[in-house]
Amino acid sequence: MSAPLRPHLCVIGAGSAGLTATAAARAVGLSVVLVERDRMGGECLNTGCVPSKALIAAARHAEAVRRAAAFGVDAGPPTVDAPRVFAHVHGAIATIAPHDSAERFRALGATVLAGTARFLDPRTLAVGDIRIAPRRVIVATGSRPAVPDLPGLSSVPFLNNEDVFDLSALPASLVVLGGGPVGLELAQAFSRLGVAVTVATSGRALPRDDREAAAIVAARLRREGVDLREETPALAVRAAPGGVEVDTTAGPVRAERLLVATGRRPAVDDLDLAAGGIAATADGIVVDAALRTSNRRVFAIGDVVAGTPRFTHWAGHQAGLAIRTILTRWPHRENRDALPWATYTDPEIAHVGLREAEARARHGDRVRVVRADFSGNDRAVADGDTEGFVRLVLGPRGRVLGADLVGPGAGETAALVALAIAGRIGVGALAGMVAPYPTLAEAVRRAALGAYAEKLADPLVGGLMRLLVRLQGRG
Ligand SMILES: Cc1cc2nc3c(=O)[nH]c(=O)nc-3n(C[C@H](O)[C@H](O)[C@H](O)COP(=O)(O)OP(=O)(O)OC[C@H]3O[C@@H](n4cnc5c(N)ncnc54)[C@H](O)[C@@H]3O)c2cc1C
Ligand SMILES: NC(=O)c1ccc[n+]([C@@H]2O[C@H](COP(=O)([O-])OP(=O)(O)OC[C@H]3O[C@@H](n4cnc5c(N)ncnc54)[C@H](O)[C@@H]3O)[C@@H](O)[C@H]2O)c1
Repeated sequence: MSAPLRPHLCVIGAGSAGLTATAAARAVGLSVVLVERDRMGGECLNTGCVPSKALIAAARHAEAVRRAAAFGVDAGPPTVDAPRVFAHVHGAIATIAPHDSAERFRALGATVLAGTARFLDPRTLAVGDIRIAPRRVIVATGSRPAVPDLPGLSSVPFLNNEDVFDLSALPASLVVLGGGPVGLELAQAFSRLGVAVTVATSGRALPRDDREAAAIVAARLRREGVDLREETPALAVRAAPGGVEVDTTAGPVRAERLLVATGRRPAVDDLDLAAGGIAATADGIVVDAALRTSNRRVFAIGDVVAGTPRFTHWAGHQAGLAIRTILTRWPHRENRDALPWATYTDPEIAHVGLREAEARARHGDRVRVVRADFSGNDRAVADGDTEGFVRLVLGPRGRVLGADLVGPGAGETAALVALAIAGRIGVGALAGMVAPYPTLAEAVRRAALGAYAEKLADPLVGGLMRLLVRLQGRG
């Protein structure tokens, strides 16, 4: 057996977390061995963000054709050619793939190994018969779709995010288990592409999002024809003529295909965490605020971390923190106060930072909430898409602490609020911002102006304003 590789850093997993960590480590000159057992790019590129957003884009075009008559453009009902839809999806993956490829990372100076990494002991890893004895390890092995413990599920074929984008034809009907981001993004996309879709979800739709905002998304899906059944857990599954039947608390649902989107489980099975001295729960690897595991040489980042927000941008952010901690030996701690996320249904729904209740727990009655509806946004009116709102949570001295957004472009607009929170920008700067007209992002400015409307209602400020007007004189 040859001598072990002895890099500064071994990164396990070449998804969003592992690739960002590798690129950052190489940028500062650390030697890196990157190990990937499957496809470079991981979930986001191959079975997550990219294919889902490409499918959503195809579905948006189908819906635009349906809505065109409202704008005086007659196009007739859309005809969907499934192979070309999926060709678009795979074209998007192929276009981005070189950026995540082994070739690119070798060119950056990393050693890229194809294989499954596992711990032999707290300081040594094996990939096949290659031994690695790095100074530090980053575990970035991500997550896999959770399979719910449902009677009958193991005896029927079902789809999840790992194979749904490989379909070559669209089913006539689809039942989706789970009303989280995966379930609802895909339910609306398939429905718009002409599939009869039923969603059964055990709680309310989009349970991590603001209740009022999520209800707007749920109502839109229903209006478009999705049979969305909230508070409806699946109880059992069985094969039925032409497909599957799912027993739910609201009765049976039959469809040609079944898509399971009931959450995630950490991908740790092959790592032998016990040999590495790394503690984990059923939800993932346990880390401290600086993303260090119970083995101080080993960090964990991305979806594999217990209790983490499971998003590509957060995986990338954690990667940067871990590399800074490794390089400086000073803990760079995770702070979720400016964390944004968006779900790309139509309307989009997004959240940034603190919720009102969290803000009140920290700042009491110095917290204010201001809001603007897209019905008052000229661009939304021109686009014929006025449902939704921007709601800002403001703290002491008008600091922006959080936001919920639902409506056209909510995901893009959320970035503006994320910048305000991260940059500790106050509501005054947002209200004073000159935003191009007419844009959807103007809704943020309008919401911010709400803080001043409240001030004008104050008798003292109102009295001062009346005095200033009187001092203008007459004529
Ligand atoms: C349908 C869908 C849509 C999504 N859309 C969005 C979105 O729009 N925006 C967003 O922010 N997030 C989205 N997400 C979430 C996002 O995909 C994940 O948060 C992100 O990909 C996590 O990255 P990661 O690097 O932690 O894990 P992964 O991307 O899963 O990468 C882990 C890698 O590790 C490899 N690996 C595992 N074990 C080993 C081992 N022992 N040895 C070697 N390699 C190993 C795996 O093969 C994999 O390639 C979506 C998820 C899904 C399912
Ligand atoms: N736009 C985005 O950023 C985006 C998109 C997709 C996924 N993601 C990430 O991927 C992760 C996984 O998403 P997800 O939607 O699979 O999981 P999730 O945990 O967010 O939602 C799963 C849903 O399934 C329901 N459920 C669980 N068991 C059920 C059962 N037996 N019958 C019916 N319903 C059941 C739950 O009530 C829940 O609403 C999330 O953490 C999310 O952050 C992000």
